[in-house]
Amino acid sequence: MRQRNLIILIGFMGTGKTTVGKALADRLKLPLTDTDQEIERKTGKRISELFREFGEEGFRDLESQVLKQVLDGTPGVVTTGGGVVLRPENVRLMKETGWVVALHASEEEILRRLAGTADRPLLLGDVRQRVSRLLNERRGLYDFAHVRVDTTGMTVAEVVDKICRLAENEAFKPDRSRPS
Ligand SMILES: Nc1ncnc2c1ncn2[C@@H]1O[C@H](COP(=O)(O)OP(=O)(O)OP(=O)(O)O)[C@@H](O)[C@H]1O
Ligand SMILES: O=C(O)C1=C[C@@H](O)[C@@H](O)[C@H](O)C1
Ligand SMILES: [Mg+2]
Repeated sequence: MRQRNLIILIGFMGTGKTTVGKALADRLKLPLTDTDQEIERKTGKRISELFREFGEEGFRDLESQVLKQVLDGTPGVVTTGGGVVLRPENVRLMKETGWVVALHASEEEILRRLAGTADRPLLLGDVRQRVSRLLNERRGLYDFAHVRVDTTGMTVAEVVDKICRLAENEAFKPDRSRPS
């Protein structure tokens, strides 16, 4: 059953899921879990090490396992890795369990935000080329979300305000996860 006070943030790398999620959880006084951080905590390894050791598919297996454990219906804010939408089983689970918010940003803004940040193994090499290719490959994969927020040109606080306003509105809508 879908929980309105379980907020799941999805989006491409650099759209601000981890940063916004933390500020949102602070504002709403809800517990926060970031799936990337949870994977690192559980394995004791950095994301880049996991990619090196087990390959992308091995990392995706861990990500799906952790997502299932985290989405147990407990209220909170859950922030995900940018590639969590690649597996249909994850998409189904997120849609059924929580209120899913997709963060977006323009390609240029993503590149600005990701400049100099470490531990994103899929962006090794020519970052501009990698981002452009991945954005193309993932086009439409974030569209299953209940709401979409374009964060381009917005501060973290403005994004949090916007999500809170959308959440208030959401509380008055019928639960779309239940058959009518
Ligand atoms: N609205 C914003 N305005 C300006 N900078 C931002 C904003 N949101 C995030 N940032 C900055 O962009 C960088 C990437 O943000 P963050 O790590 O939260 O992205 P993410 O969506 O969690 O990425 P990933 O999928 O790789 O985990 C950070 O340095 C963060 O401070
Ligand atoms: O978009 C992606 O595929 C990824 C995003 C990050 O959050 C990490 O989960 C990892 O670097 C892979
Ligand atoms: Mg993150």
